[in-house]
Amino acid sequence: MNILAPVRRDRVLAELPQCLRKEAALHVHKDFHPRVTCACQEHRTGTVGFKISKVIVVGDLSVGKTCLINRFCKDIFDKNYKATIGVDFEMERFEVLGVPFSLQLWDTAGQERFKCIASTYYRGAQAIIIVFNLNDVASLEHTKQWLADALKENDPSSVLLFLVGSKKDLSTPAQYALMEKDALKVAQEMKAEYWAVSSLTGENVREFFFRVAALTFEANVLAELEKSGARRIGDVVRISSNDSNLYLTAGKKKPTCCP
Ligand SMILES: Nc1nc2c(ncn2[C@@H]2O[C@H](COP(=O)(O)OP(=O)(O)OP(=O)(O)O)[C@@H](O)[C@H]2O)c(=O)[nH]1
Ligand SMILES: [Mg+2]
Repeated sequence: MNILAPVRRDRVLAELPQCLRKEAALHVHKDFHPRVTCACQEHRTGTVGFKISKVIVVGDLSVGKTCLINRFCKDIFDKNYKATIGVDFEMERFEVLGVPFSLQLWDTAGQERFKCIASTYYRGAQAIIIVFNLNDVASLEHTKQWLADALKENDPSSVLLFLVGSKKDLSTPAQYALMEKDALKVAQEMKAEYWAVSSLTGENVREFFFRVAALTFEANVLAELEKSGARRIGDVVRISSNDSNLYLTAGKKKPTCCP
């Protein structure tokens, strides 16, 4: 018996949402990995539909982590700053290629005095979202430290990384272009996917979280297929920090399970 409420109609993903910038993307394929599409069509996604994937959101104080989550989950924006104390979380349910998929979004505190409590919740993340303020270069510089701290508690070879510039509405196009150059460099060094958003206007917020949901789902299904011995059909899937390309064999071999 499914005791969970049905997935909202606007949380249904039938296609792979695209990256923002090809220069800093986890991958640039237009569609889901063929093995993932196939497994979903044939209802061979194992436990993925019952799992809840943990996503942590980290970054300096006041960069807009809470506002980003609130814009996506509740479609609200508060212009007054209320520091997050420790951690908070929201659940978001999606349906990806017909399979239910849930994300647990952990909103952590950026303030130094709460960092210690917040970091105890870093463990077990499948995706890490590192937020910086597009109008504050110091917050971009600090993202490397946030990532290092989050990776201490997680497996760098399997976690998906996203670098998100916030408050896009506050920069002029010229300012934004300058900041984006630096941010793309940092994202490439981290092997993270780059996004720029505004929680005030909502720009790119939905697109970003859909991309997080889709890529996390895809990685989960591929891991599940590997675990269940799908290797025998002749494909090899490698997921590692040095090689975030989940499509290693996609071009070489046609999936044997689909016509
Ligand atoms: N103009 C603008 N302001 C924003 C945006 N996002 C957040 N803010 C403002 O920035 C301030 C901080 O936002 P929060 O979301 O609370 O920041 P936080 O990163 O959660 O801060 P901590 O919880 O202390 O780590 C608030 O006053 C927000 O209204 C945005 O996209 N545009
Ligand atoms: Mg907060």
